[in-house]
Parts: sequence; C-alpha cells; structure tokens
Amino acid sequence: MSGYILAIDQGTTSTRSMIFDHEMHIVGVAQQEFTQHFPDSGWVEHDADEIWQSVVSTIEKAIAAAKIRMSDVTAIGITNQRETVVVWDRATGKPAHRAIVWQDRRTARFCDELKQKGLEPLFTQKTGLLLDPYFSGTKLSWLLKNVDALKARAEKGEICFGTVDSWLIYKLTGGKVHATDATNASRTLIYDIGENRFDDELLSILEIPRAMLPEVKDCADDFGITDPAILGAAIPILGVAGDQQAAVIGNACFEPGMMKSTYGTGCFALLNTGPDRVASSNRLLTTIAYRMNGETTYALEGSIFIAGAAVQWLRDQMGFVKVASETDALAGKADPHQRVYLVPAFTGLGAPHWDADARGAIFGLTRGTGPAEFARAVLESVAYQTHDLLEAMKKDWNGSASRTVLRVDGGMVASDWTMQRLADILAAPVDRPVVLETTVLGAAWLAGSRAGLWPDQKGFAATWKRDRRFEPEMEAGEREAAIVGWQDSVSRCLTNR
Ligand SMILES: Nc1ncnc2c1ncn2[C@@H]1O[C@H](COP(=O)(O)OP(=O)(O)O)[C@@H](O)[C@H]1O
Ligand SMILES: O=P(O)(O)OC[C@H](O)CO
Repeated sequence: MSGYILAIDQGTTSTRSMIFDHEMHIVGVAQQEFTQHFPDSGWVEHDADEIWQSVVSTIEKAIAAAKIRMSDVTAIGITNQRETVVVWDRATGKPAHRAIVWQDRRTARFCDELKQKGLEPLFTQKTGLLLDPYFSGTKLSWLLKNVDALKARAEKGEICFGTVDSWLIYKLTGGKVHATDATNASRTLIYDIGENRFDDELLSILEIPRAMLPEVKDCADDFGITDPAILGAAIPILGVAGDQQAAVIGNACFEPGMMKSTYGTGCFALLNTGPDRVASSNRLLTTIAYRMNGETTYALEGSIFIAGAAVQWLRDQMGFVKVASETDALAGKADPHQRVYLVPAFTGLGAPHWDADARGAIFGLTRGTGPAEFARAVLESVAYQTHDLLEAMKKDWNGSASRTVLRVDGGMVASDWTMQRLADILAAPVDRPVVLETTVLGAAWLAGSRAGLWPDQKGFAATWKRDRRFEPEMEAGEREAAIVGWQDSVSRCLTNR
C-alpha cells in the first residue's frame, strides 16, 4: 500500500517536519530553529507567526527531500512543545501577543498567592498538576489581565486560546477548526482529567472565559482538513499529542508499568499507569498519557527542566567543548577520585522539588578540577535527577516502577557514557531504541493508524526495536555514596526546604 504520513514536531527551540513512507521509514526531514525572546528576567516568549512560518517552510522542504508531492500525503500528525500559550484573533488569525513559553516564570508570585489561599489541593485533585508557572493556566490569566481589551474580546468569543497544537490546527485548516487533544488539554491547569472537560470552578478562579477554549478531542481523531490554499492539497489532520506523550506512544509504552524518559533540552519521564489515575504523594504530576476511542490512559510524570541544556551550557557559556558529542569522551577522562556535583537548577528545579527560586551550583571543586570533571558532572546530573524521579515513582506506584526497564529517547541518548551512568545510578537496565525520533514517530503513528495505513497498537508495538541495552555495572557501595553526595548537593540549593 502506498501513501505517506507527514508528522510535524513543533519543539521549544526548533520545528521539524518528517515524511514517513507506508513502512514507517523516514524518507524526508527538514528542521528549522526560530527566535527565543527573553523580554525580562525569567520570561521566555515565541513569535507564534514565526512558529507558523517555520512549520510551512519545513513541510515544504521535507516534501522536497522525500521527492513527493503534497497530494501524496495521506494524513498529518502533530506533536508539540506543551503548556506554551497562544492567543489569537478568531476572525483574522492574528496573534494577540507573543506566545508565553512553558519555561517562563512570570507567574511565580501569582502561583504563590493561589497557594497561600489554600487552592493547590483543588487544582491538583482536578488537573493532576501543581500550582507552578510551568503550566498554561496562570500564563493565560496573566495575558487576560495585561493585554488591553483581551478579556472583553475573549468573553465575546473573538479571541481563541490554544497550546501550540491548537494554533497549528487553526492555521492549517484556514481558521476552520479550533481544537486540541486530551494530552495537551491535560497540561493547561484548567482541565479536569477525570471528567475530561474544562472545569468551571478553575476557570472562574483564573478568570478565563470559556468562550476562548478549544474543543478537546482524542489523540487519534478528526482535526480537520488542511486548506489547499496553504499547502496545495487538502489533507486530513488525524493525530495530535503533546511531545512527551507522543514519545510514550512512539516508544510503544502501551502497558501499565512501562516507562520512557526523553532527554532533550529538559528531561521528562512518564510511567504508564493504565486506566488508573494515580495521585502522587511525592510531587509528581498525574497526566493523560493518551486518549484513544474515548478511553483515557494516565501517566505519572516527572519533569526536569535542564538536561541537554546543561550540555549546551558547557559548550556555549563555559567553552569546554565545541560540540555536544565531545562531552562523552571528555567525561570518560575525568579523575575517578574527584567527586564533583553540578546541580543544574538554572531555571529553578522541577520534580520532585518544584523550587522556582533555586539556582544552580557546583560542589566538590579542588585544585585539580578541570573540563573533564565538569563534563562528567553535567552528564551525571541527568542520571541523578532521573534517579530522584524514579524513586518518587516507586513510592507512588506500589513499587512496580522498580521492575520496569526504562526506554529512553531524545538527542542526549546518543551519549553512551551518559546512558551507562544512567543504568549505573538507577541500578536498572536502560533500553535505547533504534529509532531515536520516537516523539515524531508517535505523532505519525496516531495519524497513520487512524488513516488505516499503519498497523494497530499491538502491531506497532511489535515493531519497536532495541539498539542497545545498558546494564548496571557500578558496585553498590560506590553507587550509594555517589547518590548521597548528590542529594546533599541538591539540599544545599533548595530555597523551599
Ligand atoms: N552526543 C551528545 N551528548 C550529550 N548531549 C547531547 C548529545 N547530542 C545532543 N545532545 C544534547 O541534546 C539536546 C538536543 O536534543 P533534542 O532531542 O533535539 O532536544 P529538543 O527537542 O528539546 O530541542 C541538546 O541540549 C544537546 O546539548
Ligand atoms: O520542546 P521540548 O522537547 O523541549 O519539550 C518541551 C515539553 O513539552 C515541555 O513540557
């Protein structure tokens, strides 16, 4: 059977479009970075129009690279940076403000105020999230309070709110569809993940008009048809998921107890808990892993804000390496007798600490410490942070996570040294798949299976292939001492103890 799938991965720093053939092989790729705006300390914004242009341009280039025509594409899947807030004029499609990015901390004080009013348990019980600026709700509330006339216009239905997926669906369909999927909705802080609907009580607390919200659909669903005036063909959009959830799907973590961890800019570990909505007692998030055929599958999530970004810091700010891949060999040369720890709290700490005011620090420096020890500390910090997440997951989920093999993906898993250290620190095997582009594969599978072109869930899971399993090799005493040193370092950085 012929027919191609176009998958769009709209990430935090770049947009990627990929064309897959009917055998699920990648036959065309295009990637484009776009501008990061930092208008104030802790603020991060994107130009939604620039994002849209990057999507159109990478689609065209990917189509050209695959040597096909747009009309050869059977269906489109979209995956995206989550939580980022876009508001636009329903009639003209013009953004009403720059998008406020998930990393933006401007609503930290507002979150504190809501916590002081004792509202966090209510938000957590309904949304599975915490009152942290990371999520969309308080950012949207900020826009409604600070952009002239926005609230009045939103109440009249003239303004649309959406995460980046909604924005792209709206643009691709020529303004005909204002929708999102359940995974993206589950990150907004206004969506009740048990009832599967936006919640009036939370909307009222955050003063968000219902008239501006998108329709929420399953991940494999009908999200409209592209406007031929834009891409030259009318193609159905059949799959949508937030990028970390798409990685769960792409890594075929369909069974309860299966877990993936993605190492890109940040690191996000998700444990499939099946139809059970597990409430965390250890500051993890409860979120929607996917919703298919109206049935919700939940996950426990641990979110780490800085993973590969620390490697970029080593390269760009410290100048210790020229390219990220050099860190692998450099870390291997580090003096085994020095115990140097980097706590990469550059933008605060995420799970399980949720300390927006914590800042990074390095411990254990000696006269002999050099670039190799820094490189090792950077790569190890990823392993230690994952360890902390998994410990929290074990406590939350009857110890079952301890029996799980971790499936990994993302740019950083190319580093063998990091993957070996991860297995050592976790004292558990780590499986690296052949296809590292699991996020985009997940979005493609949602669309491809809905189109009847790709295998069903079981058939797709059977195609997952391991590139390499990293088995733990570190001696138990050494591991325990290393973890104690890490935990001591983290405790010295926390401001919310
Ligand atoms: N060989 C490597 N060793 C360590 N880190 C790497 C390596 N290759 C890429 N990275 C890191 O991985 C990140 C890129 O991964 P990617 O999955 O593309 O991220 P994102 O989707 O968040 O932009 C960068 O932060 C980069 O520093
Ligand atoms: O775009 P990424 O890969 O950095 O992922 C961002 C996450 O979705 C934020 O929650």
